[in-house]
Amino acid sequence: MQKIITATQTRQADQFTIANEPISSVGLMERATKSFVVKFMEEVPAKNIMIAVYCGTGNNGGDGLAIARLLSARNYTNVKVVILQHSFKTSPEFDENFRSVQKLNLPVHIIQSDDELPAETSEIIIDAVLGSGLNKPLEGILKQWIDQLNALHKKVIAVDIPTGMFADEPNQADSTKFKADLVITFQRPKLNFLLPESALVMKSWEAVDIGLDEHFIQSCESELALIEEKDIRLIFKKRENFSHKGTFGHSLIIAGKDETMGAALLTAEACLNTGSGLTTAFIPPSGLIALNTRLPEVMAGFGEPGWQKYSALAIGPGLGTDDPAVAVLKNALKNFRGPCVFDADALNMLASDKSLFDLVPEQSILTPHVKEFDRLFGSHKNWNHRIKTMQQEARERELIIVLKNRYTIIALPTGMVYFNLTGTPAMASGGMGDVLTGIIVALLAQGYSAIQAAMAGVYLHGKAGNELEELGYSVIRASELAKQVSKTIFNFK
Ligand SMILES: NC(=O)C1=CN([C@@H]2O[C@H](COP(=O)(O)OP(=O)(O)OC[C@H]3O[C@@H](n4cnc5c(N)ncnc54)[C@H](O)[C@@H]3O)[C@@H](O)[C@H]2O)[C@@H](O)CC1
Ligand SMILES: [K+]
Repeated sequence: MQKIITATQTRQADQFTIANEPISSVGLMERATKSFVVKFMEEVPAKNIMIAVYCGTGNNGGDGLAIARLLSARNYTNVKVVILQHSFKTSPEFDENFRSVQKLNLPVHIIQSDDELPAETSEIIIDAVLGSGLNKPLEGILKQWIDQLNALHKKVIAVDIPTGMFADEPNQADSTKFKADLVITFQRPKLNFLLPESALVMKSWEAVDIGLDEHFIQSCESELALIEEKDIRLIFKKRENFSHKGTFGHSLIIAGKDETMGAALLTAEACLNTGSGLTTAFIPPSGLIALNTRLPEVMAGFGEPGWQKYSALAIGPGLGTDDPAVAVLKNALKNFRGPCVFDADALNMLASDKSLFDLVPEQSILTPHVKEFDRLFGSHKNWNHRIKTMQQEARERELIIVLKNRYTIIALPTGMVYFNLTGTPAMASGGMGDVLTGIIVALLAQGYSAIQAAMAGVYLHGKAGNELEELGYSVIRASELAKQVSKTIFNFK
């Protein structure tokens, strides 16, 4: 688990590292920019390409100057520096790197507030204008320059954070930000990189280690964290010799209608492949042939389930929200005593009847996508706001809320909020949520706690997608993912 820290805490981590390592501030900048350059060289291997490094006059600008010098030392032959002198205040680290650059043969253009921006012929722009020191949206000449640079549609690689973007405070949608193809960021991704609004500013990010004190970072007060592979490895138990189907629980899936039987099949298939000992699916009678043909391992159920024989319940995929579906949900809430996952239409029914929502047992897992989330908890003006709500609701209701997205967010009853980084845009296709529900219920049935099942389930789901993408899938079908998950678990152990 890696804590996500704010811009202010990052500054404190810089200061702590400088004082305690010890290392000078400019030494830390040198280390950060060396890490940047290693990643940059992987991204842009052609040494004769024209590169313009746009620098501000604070420490982000200081980074830019050091990067220009380091690239030149690594035989990039067409590097120039453009200093946007929107203010006359310079930081000592900027000044020191400016002196070093002046000793080299690098072209340096200084643009002052009343100057026109010169024509730009470089193919690559490095954005080192402003970083985490941003304290207000861009305005005046700086905004005008960045708007002009955006209009050139060059390949832009940003240092630490795109100029004009706040790291953790909500960003105004219409404020100017320097659009980046890639952000090479220091030590940790910033909270806002993990939220969908960032797509308006940046296409991708990579975090590089700059050797900030990890003990200090992990001791920062933060309720936000990234899930790491090692956290998930700790969760998984090996299948023991002499274990049998009874050891791995019995999953109950209540899903599907005549026209959405596929949702039930996908949930059940993922459940099987995640290792549920037995799986029973309560489905509409019209789905029986499909179930028996496609998934002979799954038992079908109709009418009233004998609740006590099941170890875990998943309810909702393709279930509909009509009166019979509401009756089924009420029945489950009244009678089932084991761990539950509520998904899709189950969530929609909970959203339309809050008295039902109040019956959801503590430690249940809810797996909404953003629309279902807003139906449950009201509309939100931005994702930062949504995270606050999920944190509060998870705490008050003692639920595990899994908000599905490119980086799925998991809020726990403890108030901690985890971001999962596995997964790929190739997974953005119908039925993926049903598969996640199947994976999670199978983990619950096998005796993993709700928190473990949610975290490991989300991680595995994304990891299965990454594995398929590596095999050459440009789009991943949910049924392929449901098949892959058994291999993902194998690869994981
Ligand atoms: N030793 C260190 O402190 C290190 C700093 N690092 C770099 O330092 C950056 C932060 O540097 P700074 O704190 O100097 O800040 P920036 O370089 O991001 O910004 C410089 C100054 O611009 C001004 N400013 C803020 N918003 C503005 C706006 N909208 N319009 C005009 N001016 C504005 C502020 O006075 C701010 O301090 C990080 O993003 C990172 O790139 C890294 O080199 C790691 C080491
Ligand atoms: K920047």
